Amino acid sequence: MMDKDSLILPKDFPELKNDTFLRAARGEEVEHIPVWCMRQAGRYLPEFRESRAGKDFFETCRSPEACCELTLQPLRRFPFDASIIFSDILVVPQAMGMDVEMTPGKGPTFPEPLKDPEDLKRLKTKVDVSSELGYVFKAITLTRHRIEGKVPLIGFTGAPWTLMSYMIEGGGSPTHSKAKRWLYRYPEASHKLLSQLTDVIVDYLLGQVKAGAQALQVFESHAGCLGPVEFKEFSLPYLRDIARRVKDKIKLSGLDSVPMMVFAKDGHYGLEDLADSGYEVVSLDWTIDPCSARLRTGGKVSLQGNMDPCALYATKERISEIVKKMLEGFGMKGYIANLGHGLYPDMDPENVGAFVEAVHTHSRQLLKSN
Ligand SMILES: Cc1c2[nH]c(c1CCC(=O)O)Cc1[nH]c(c(CCC(=O)O)c1C)Cc1[nH]c(c(CCC(=O)O)c1C)Cc1[nH]c(c(C)c1CCC(=O)O)C2
Repeated sequence: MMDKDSLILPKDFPELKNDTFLRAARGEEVEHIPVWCMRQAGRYLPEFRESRAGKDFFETCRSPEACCELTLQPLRRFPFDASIIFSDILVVPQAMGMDVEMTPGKGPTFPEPLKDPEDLKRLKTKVDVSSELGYVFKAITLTRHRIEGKVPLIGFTGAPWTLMSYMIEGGGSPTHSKAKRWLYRYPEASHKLLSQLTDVIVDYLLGQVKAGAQALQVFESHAGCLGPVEFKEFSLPYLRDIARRVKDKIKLSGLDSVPMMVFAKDGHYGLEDLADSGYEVVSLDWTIDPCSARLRTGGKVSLQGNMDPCALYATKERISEIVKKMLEGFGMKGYIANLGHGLYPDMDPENVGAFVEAVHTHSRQLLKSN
């Protein structure tokens, strides 16, 4: 019998029963197209709102029990083929010494954002991820046990540029002009900050794999405000470095390799480069056509995405049609169905169910007729 203590050790995990997502990530044969949703643990679920009610967001993130419960909630409702650990990308700036609050109705807020390169002194130079972010590792380990091998568990991080922009903007921003000011005005300090973030991220992702994460996604959510030139200088090299160093360290530690996925939202100008950056899967937002994404990535990677989340406001019949077209566009090899960004709080859980079912049903039919 499992006692409470054995649930926190990253070993003797239950055997994986559904590896469809992992096979698709590696470009292998599948019986149906796997599907999950970004923000599948989120406010569109009444049980999520109830669990989160009255609790501080980052307090919740620091509770392995709460993270585990929130991660499992969507799996009780829908036959998703993967789960993603409940946490947030902003735990990394916190680990580096910055305060971050989640203001209801406003989103993440940094009371003291970085203003100029002098402020880099405020950041910890060495971050011990097991003491600063050990709570995420515990949440992953606990969830791997409690998920009972139903589906794989994805770990994640924000990418260096996206985290840098939050640390300078102090929150969301329509233009990211304060953070971009650094790129143009202080390129050296920008690279210094991006390298510092990269070092923490590499250790953080390795720690997640050691704790039991079976795949990793790197969120470059703010790729869209960069152009191709800035992307090549301030985002891509760090994304590449992360993939290479994490893979090297996984190998050196004797761990099994895990597929790595990169999501550069609105970064379609960089698609060819992303397909060549050391990740197994490139995740796409909805502004790119599935066929052209395939052509431009030339079979080098698996693709993931990319239904407009707002299509979930359509009727179930319409959702089914949209899904069918999307599956035909991407094809049945090396493809993971997802939305092009996270679910919104006002979305109807029933339509999320319709999306998942449409992916499974249409893909089984398409695979049969192939
Ligand atoms: C940019 C970013 C953040 N966080 C994240 C990103 C990258 C993905 C993306 O581009 O959306 C990543 C993230 N955040 C969360 C997850 C959990 C796993 C999942 O996807 O189900 C993941 C993968 C939980 C969360 N993170 C957050 C919520 C909602 C707030 C809550 O539960 O109280 C959830 C479920 C809060 C958050 N955290 C952040 C924002 C912009 C917000 C939204 C603020 C708001 O809408 O009020 C920063």
